[in-house]
Amino acid sequence: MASAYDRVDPLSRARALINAFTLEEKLNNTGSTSPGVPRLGLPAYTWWQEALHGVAQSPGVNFSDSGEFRYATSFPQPILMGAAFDDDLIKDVAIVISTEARAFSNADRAGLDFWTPNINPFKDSRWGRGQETPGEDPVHLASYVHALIEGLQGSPDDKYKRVIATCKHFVAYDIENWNGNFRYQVDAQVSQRDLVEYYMPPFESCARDSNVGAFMCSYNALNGVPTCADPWLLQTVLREHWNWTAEEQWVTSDCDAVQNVFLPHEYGKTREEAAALSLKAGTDINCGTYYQEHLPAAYDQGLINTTDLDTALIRQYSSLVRLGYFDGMAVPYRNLTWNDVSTPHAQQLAYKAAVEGITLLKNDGTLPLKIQNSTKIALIGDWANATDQLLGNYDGIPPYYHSPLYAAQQTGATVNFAGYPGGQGDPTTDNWLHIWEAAKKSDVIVYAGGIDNSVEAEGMDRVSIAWTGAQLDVIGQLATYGKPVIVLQMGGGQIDSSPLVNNPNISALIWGGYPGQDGGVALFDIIQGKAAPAGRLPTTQYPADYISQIPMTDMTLRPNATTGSPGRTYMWYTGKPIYEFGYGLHYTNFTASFANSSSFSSTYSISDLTSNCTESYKDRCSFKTFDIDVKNTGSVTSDYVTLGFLAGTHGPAPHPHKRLVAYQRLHNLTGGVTQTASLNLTLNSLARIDDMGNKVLYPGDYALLIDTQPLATVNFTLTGEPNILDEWPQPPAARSQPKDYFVGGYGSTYEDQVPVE
Ligand SMILES: O=[N+]([O-])c1ccc(O[C@@H]2O[C@@H](CO)[C@H](O)[C@H]2O)cc1
Repeated sequence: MASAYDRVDPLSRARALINAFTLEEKLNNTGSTSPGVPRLGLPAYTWWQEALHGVAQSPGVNFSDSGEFRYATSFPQPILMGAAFDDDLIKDVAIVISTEARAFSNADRAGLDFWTPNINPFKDSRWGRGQETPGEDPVHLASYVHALIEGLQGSPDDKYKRVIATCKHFVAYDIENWNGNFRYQVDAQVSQRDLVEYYMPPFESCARDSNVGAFMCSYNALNGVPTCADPWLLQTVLREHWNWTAEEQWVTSDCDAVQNVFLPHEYGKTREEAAALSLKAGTDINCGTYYQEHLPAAYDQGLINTTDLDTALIRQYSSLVRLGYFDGMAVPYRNLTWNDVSTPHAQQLAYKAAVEGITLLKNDGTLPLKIQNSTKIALIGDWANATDQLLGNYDGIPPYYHSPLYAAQQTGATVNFAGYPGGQGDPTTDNWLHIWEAAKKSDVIVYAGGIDNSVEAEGMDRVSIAWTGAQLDVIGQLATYGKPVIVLQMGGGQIDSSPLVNNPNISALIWGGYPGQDGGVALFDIIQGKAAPAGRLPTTQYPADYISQIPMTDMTLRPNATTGSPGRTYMWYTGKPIYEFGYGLHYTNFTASFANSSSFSSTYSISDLTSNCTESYKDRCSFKTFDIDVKNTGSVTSDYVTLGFLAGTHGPAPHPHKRLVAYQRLHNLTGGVTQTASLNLTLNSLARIDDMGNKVLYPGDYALLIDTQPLATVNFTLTGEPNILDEWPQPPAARSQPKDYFVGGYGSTYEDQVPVE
């Protein structure tokens, strides 16, 4: 444990630095590109680095064209790593990312803060950026992000942070462009209950429980107030309620989100006022140049003062002190070099992360497939020779792209390749003949398709969650040849695979997400049984017509007879999913039973549970650790993800079908062997959220279910009076500003919205 003396003193060092700035120098250093203060020897610093699944191309990261630092390890997209349900893996991945980031920084090729992770829950399959997130479940995201931040930043007690992570986009951001609703203009209408229950937990985990270094406010408004200009959100909730008060913790805006406070949100009568409102609300850095351009006039008009500037600047520069930016070789990470990038360990981990996430959805027994030198494989589809597609967005430059074609060729089999350039997965007219030809001369057919960044992307939500007709047509015909057909459903958002599920001539279906630099090898190792699949779907796979039943702008989760909403996520959806959240097949079978059931009680008293709790945040107190014996009853060695769901009638109706409360991935269970998973349930696991957003323990019936089709269940009851574990700070009653100083209303471009002079 570091003593107070050992720790750098970020506050006094940053304060001394900022005290030496002139007013102009302070105003100059408020954007994502800080010019520094040459007069003082303070160099320029770029705050904007990305590292979603590896050090990524972004304004502050500079890959070399040749020689050293021309690539970095590229892990799978978070949506696939989420499917691994393995927090230890996530921490290991994050350690590699922060190590490589430090090596880049030492070579003057990157800064030390990274604008990752994206942890807005992926609640609507159409969302173009859902691929950047670990999935739809808030408890899963909260747990995943805790592990990730530890790996990126190191322990909060460390003298120097490895790098700074940035939890984004705070909050309720999950639309790109749906029916003319642009991400820059959306005003998300969210009840306090839904906010605390669904949209906030990952951010609470970042701020309150993981000590993350930075936050990013989002483009959207929340209940009338743009998030970057919302003091309730950035001060009352983030800094006060979650005690995110270390001097070195700062908030950046999303890029040009402060400009969006003015237009299209129309919050603030002038550009200067919008900038001033944002700074005073607690947005310390503006991504872009809007602060640098408009804060000087805001200062002249008395809308901000030097204390406002100092607060933001001290936060920024304290964070650089905590990173050891000013401490030369005293910082241990300074020794990291190009030799620490893309090491054998990092490459192996990228492969492992892909294997762990890949999810088997259908298998008639064809898999695992015995591939021999004499085997002839037809490899078809626009993902068959995927390179860039493997990475998804926010990518860097990987050391290699191991496509499915590359991997198939490594097996020694004859590969009859009929791929074609990526797109929407539609085979073009020119491809038909060689598709049929490749298939006819092969023993087994592998089709690699689905979706990619041409239809799901930043700025682009999907307009369909069905497979394209052309792909279904190809696969349908391939299935008539009497040969095994294995379909790889690629991409981040789920697509309705029911035509493939229902076709008995389709042997197997595998979801592969965006599997990263070694994705093809991971897929083929699973196909041939060199690795066993144990990923679980991190999102619900809905039927294709789901999107006609609910607009993307509907932020509610519960089904609603008035609006016609069928409900969102596995917790509330009233229809029948094609594949449910948590679904995933194996090459073996498992049983599960509670190992410590003799320690269970059928009844627990709420007053006992709460009075024994000494944590400052009562929801953190442990309820009980449930040990689950998991036995591999088959013969194939396999991982197993132990998912614990809570169901039952406790708290306000309606009740969710069930909700994930804990999970643990067990590794390498050989046939006949039992391992024990430990699921630690806290009081937070038991709590429900009331209409005001309070976390409450309610009397009632509870059932802990192990796995989606439960392999084991335990029931218990809570008795006594409801108890508020965490009282939610209410937003001020009047949150909307008058908007009568604009004409033009919400247009599709900013230019047609004109302030009234
Ligand atoms: O102007 N640009 O080049 C530009 C690029 C990306 C961009 O998106 C935003 O920037 C990312 C910053 O981390 C946020 O996650 C995303 O919402 C916003 C603007």
